[in-house]
Amino acid sequence: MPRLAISPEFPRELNGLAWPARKDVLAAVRRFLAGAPDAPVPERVRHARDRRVVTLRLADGLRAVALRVGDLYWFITVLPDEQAWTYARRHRYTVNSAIGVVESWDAEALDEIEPALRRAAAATDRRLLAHVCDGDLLHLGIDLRLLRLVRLMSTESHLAAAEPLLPESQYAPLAVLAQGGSMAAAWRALDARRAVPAGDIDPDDFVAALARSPDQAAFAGPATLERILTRPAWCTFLDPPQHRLAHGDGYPEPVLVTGGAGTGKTLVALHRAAHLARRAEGTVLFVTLSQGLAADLSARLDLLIDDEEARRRVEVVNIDRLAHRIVADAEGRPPKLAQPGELAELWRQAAAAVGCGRGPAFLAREWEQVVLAQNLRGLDEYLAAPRVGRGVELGPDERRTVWACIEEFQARLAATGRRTLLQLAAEASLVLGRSTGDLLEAGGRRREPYRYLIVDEAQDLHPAQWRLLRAAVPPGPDDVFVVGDPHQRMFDTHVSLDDVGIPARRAHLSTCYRVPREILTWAVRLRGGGPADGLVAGSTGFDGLRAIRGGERPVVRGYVSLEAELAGLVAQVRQWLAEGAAPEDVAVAARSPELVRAARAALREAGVDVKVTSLHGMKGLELTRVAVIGVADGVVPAPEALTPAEEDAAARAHDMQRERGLLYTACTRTREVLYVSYTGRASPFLPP
Ligand SMILES: Nc1ncnc2c1ncn2[C@@H]1O[C@H](COP(=O)(O)OP(=O)(O)OP(=O)(O)O)[C@@H](O)[C@H]1O
Repeated sequence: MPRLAISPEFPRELNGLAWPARKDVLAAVRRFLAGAPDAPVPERVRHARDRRVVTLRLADGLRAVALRVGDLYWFITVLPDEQAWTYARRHRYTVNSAIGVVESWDAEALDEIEPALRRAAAATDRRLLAHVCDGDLLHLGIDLRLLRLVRLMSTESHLAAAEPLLPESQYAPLAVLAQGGSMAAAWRALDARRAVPAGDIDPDDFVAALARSPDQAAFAGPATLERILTRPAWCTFLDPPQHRLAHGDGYPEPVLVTGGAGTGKTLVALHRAAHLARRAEGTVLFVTLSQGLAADLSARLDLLIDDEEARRRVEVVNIDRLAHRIVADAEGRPPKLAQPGELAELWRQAAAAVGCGRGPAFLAREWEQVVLAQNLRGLDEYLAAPRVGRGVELGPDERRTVWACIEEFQARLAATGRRTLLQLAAEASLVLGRSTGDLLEAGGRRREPYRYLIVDEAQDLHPAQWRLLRAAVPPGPDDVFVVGDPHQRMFDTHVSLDDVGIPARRAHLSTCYRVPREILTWAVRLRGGGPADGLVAGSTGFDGLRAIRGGERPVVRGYVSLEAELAGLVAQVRQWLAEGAAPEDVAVAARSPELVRAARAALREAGVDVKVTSLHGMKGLELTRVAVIGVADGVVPAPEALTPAEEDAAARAHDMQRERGLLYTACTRTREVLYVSYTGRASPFLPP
């Protein structure tokens, strides 16, 4: 019986087929794997670039292209007959001699660019990689045939033009050298393309190379074939850096994965959870920001983990619910939560009672970002504490007054019998501190202690919440795995993990799989405003963020009135739906609740039913078409969300960054199209 490996392209093409054809293809692949008498038969390809390539008729007018190596067949794609034969003729497959991964080449396309390169080379003596000898390039695994072309290249643009035709393991080190990088840097770029340790490399052992390339080949048996072919590709294939992070074993310290929008951070966190759950060594606590995000993660874990017992080992919860539950369990009844409006009034009363001249917003921030953030327990601790991120100096006398005000506020709040979510987090970590990881389930039964912690959307967690999470999982290898993007911060936390007792080893993802290049570049300019702080000590830049796909540029429209802007929105959404977009693939977002309501009403009146939400509500979504309306001066940034500069200039600067992050997050939810509109003057955040 043949052995079978599947490339990610195969299920992608398969899922694009209409149902009867898809069913026939699935049945044919099953027959092939089972060695059935009526199984499809491999057919040789005349004039193939790679003599191991075969095609197999899988359904009426549809063929697989596969590579045969001994008894192993690597199913690469499935295409209509003619296209399959062409594809089979023009591709060849090699093993990278330096890191042993599989490389796919459109050999014919590469041949086609050679004459143009020769002509360009004849016109100049300049050579792109003149400073690197052949030996070094071959040592880096550069393919001999590609080397010939590289020697014809005179500018970086030649290499850039060839990029879509090159395996990433070839292009990445060449790009580093072309930009003047060192051999060591080129090696690092190459090494990042390894998903698993290489061991000894035999370039003729293609099966071993496939095993080293889990991003390109999934080995299928009778039990796994169905899942590989019918589940979404993200359930099976990760790119090498993602794979390494998700499947690493024995991390001696916590791991923090940062990365721009759409770089697969959540995906890596999901696979990490699955990996840890399959170890059967204890429960995985998977924490995210909101109930909606938790529900989405849970549904995706259901798809990812087949084994029910392993699935049960992952508990997904949003941070507030976790804190609430721990306190409720400890106290025997659910705690009551304070409402934002009543808090502002309590601050006013407390300030009046102690004669403090500061406003409610200032005091609330001081309490949350200095006192609760550092878990300060008394005046002496407060007097000695750094006030990171606070722009207004407070002398010792004023600190005493502010502290008195905070105590007064806490007393008044306690008298109402209510608490804030951050207070619950702080109390929950005290509860856990008394019994590390030993949580009670509703009903008082002992809950299994958590063994591992995974955190998504980590940029928005407060130090009090981090302390709770740290207390929930005993320190040990692989204990904490955190993913987040400081540029997408929506709330007021800018804490580094070091500061909350989670010193983490950092990894970074930089390939964006969601957002087309044109929109990503625009959104990065919009986010602008310099690097973002939080999660890591210092700040984070965009660090090589690049999109794998090109697409349409964002559409930005200005209108003279809100009525015209809403009419423009309705026309745009109607057009998308008429073009065939599914309503669930479209979302409309705005910064202010009034605009959200107005857009909802306008669309409803026009009989259009698509999601309309706040910018915050866009977190975690992924759509093909996104409209962000009301991106006008005076609306974004939202004036009421900005600390007055005269009150605290540093806090205002942070507010501005957060508002940019919010808009950036909403604009990067799209896989295809982005429409942005405003009335009057554009928001200062919009790139010119
Ligand atoms: N290696 C990959 N190959 C193909 N698609 C991928 C890969 N990695 C991620 N994706 C896809 O890219 C999209 C974004 O992934 P994901 O949501 O995990 O990114 P993220 O970094 O968490 O995004 P954000 O921070 O913007 O919320 C998803 O559709 C995911 O399936």
